[in-house]
Amino acid sequence: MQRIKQAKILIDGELVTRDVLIDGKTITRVAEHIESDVETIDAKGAFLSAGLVDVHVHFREPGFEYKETIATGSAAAARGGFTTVIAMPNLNPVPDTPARLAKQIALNQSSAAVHVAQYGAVSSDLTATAISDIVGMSQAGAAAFSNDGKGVQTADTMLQAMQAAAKVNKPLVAHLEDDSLLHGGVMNAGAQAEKIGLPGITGLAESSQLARDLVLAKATGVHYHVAHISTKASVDLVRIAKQQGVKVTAEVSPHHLLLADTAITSDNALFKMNPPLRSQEDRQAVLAGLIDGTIDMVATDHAPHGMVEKAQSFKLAPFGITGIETSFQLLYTKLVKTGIITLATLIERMLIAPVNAFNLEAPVSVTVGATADLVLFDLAHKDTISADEFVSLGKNTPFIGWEVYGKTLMTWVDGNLVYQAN
Ligand SMILES: NC(=O)N[C@@H](CC(=O)O)C(=O)O
Ligand SMILES: [Zn+2]
Ligand SMILES: [Zn+2]
Repeated sequence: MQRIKQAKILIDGELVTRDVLIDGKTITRVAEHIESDVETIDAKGAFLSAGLVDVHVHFREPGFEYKETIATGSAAAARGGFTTVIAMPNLNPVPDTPARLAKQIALNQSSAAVHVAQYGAVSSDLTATAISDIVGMSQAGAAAFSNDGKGVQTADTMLQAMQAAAKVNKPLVAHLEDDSLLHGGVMNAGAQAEKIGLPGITGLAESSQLARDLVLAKATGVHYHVAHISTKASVDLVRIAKQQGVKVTAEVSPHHLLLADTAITSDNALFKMNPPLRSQEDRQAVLAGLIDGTIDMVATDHAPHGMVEKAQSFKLAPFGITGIETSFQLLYTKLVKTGIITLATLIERMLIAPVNAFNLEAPVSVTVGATADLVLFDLAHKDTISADEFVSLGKNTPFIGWEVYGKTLMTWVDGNLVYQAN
């Protein structure tokens, strides 16, 4: 048994002070005062939430353990306040058969500090035109399906994948990128790319494939989920599709909410990711979409890489930045403290919406009977983001030096303390 004393928890959108009793892996009491002589943690008014949920992370094991492992990635998740994540399949080997998927799930389970659910690949090696055994992988425990890292290039592959995913009632998650429109681009096409002299990626590579997919999604009835949405045109398409009854959800990354291509002022690959940072107009549109609910949730797209790789020029470095240790602090500081959204809305977008959309077992509130997957945030504590403090092996973030509030003090998974700040 454990007691957390004097925590602030969200009830009906308001922060109220409560004591919380945990027995084993379950919350057994929530009340204004709980008398008890069990082991007690004094929260001193810090914010206690059910653990955050991230439906889009890259943990790199097996295949790229120098970038991240399941142990380091999941420890980073705990430090970021996340207790459930869904890991992408761009690994080596790619989990693209029921046997490989089952092996990956077992590896996640034996290595991770938090709950790690797993994506199965839509097609073999993320690039084949023939679809994988989606029904078999679903039976083997896949949470959802994606070829993240690569766009699905042909309508036929996407249509078959959607039909199979619809049959097993699991989300089909799309990384939108039409290869024929890329032309070797490395940052958003536009004035900033021209100024720096780097080849551009048009937003049409994303939105044109999205338009195709929304037509196919409507025809199949699949739950179609848009990964890392980045353009105004894409937000408009999702908004229209939702109005027409397409079963579509979308996620946006913290960096597409907070940064535009104008933040790239030199050839610094810490700002290189896919999709690229877009225009200020696009950034405003994804933020508006998150606020009005067109975009359902935030997902970090935590994409750790080695510093040697990311120290290369923009043209040579791999796409991707980390995010799981900084996302809550950044969004709390830049969106909640500034009054753009409420804390309750941020928790809706970083916990409740992902749990509901992906049909996860994770708890969504601090209530009696819920699993004790919990995080305690100090909303008043001011920090400066420093990569030295990351427990992730990935130090590749453009947010170094940003002043943020909302430090994670402690994280529990199934009632066990898995992270504690020093
Ligand atoms: N987002 C990225 O820029 N990179 C991701 C792949 C992906 O999410 O498309 C990675 O695996 O590094
Ligand atoms: Zn992607
Ligand atoms: Zn990704």
